Amino acid sequence: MSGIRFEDVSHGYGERPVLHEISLDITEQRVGIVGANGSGKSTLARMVNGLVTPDRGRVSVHGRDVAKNGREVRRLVGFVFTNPDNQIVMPTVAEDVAFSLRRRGLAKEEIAGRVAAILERFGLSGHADHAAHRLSGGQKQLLALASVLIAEPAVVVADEPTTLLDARNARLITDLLTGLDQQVLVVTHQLELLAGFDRVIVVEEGRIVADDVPDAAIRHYLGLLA
Ligand SMILES: Nc1ncnc2c1ncn2[C@@H]1O[C@H](COP(=O)(O)OP(=O)(O)OP(=O)(O)O)[C@@H](O)[C@H]1O
Repeated sequence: MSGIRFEDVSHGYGERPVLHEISLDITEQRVGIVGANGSGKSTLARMVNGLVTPDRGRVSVHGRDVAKNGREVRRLVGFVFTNPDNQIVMPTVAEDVAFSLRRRGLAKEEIAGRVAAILERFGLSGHADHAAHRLSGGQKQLLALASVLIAEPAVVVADEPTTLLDARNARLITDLLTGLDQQVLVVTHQLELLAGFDRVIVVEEGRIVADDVPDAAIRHYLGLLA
């Protein structure tokens, strides 16, 4: 079974309910989630790889229950955080990209080949031995995405991946995300990012209030903000 499924999912933090009985079947390749600040988008996205476990209901990826098969699901789902500093774990760019492969016990030569290829694809070859934390914000965001993609996840979830970026780097990340072979789920406030997407889900106060092709869903969302 492919795709991401939410079955009657509710969640709150402390006494405060944040998501209410969400049911979704996400099988399209490129799906956006939009909504006002605090509407519950990040909470929803974080459930896909088990960063948040729902109080009620069930989330599954490719038929695997996220709460029960966490390790397996984290292999299937790569998560790109808003702030790449939260994601950089190794001192140099090449080491950071190689990290997930080392943990999987791949041979050194195999890792080196894959790292070189992905750094080339992301325009980071010249930075391979540079300190990861010294990269610019845009380069860090590229590094974060490269470090996720090198593990070849089936699904990429990105939570506001362009928020910290200038227009040029935002375009670069947008083009990269739009061109991926993987299923992509993106939470964003940058609505132009969603132009080539297949489906956009609008969240309002913890409920799905629109779920449609981008034009129609975004029109609905803008209507809510007006
Ligand atoms: N770890 C947490 N502990 C307590 N409350 C939280 C936590 N994470 C989120 N919240 C609250 O839950 C609500 C939904 O937050 P969430 O981050 O899912 O919204 P969002 O739609 O992604 O918002 P934004 O667009 O501002 O990023 C907010 O009111 C937020 O303050």
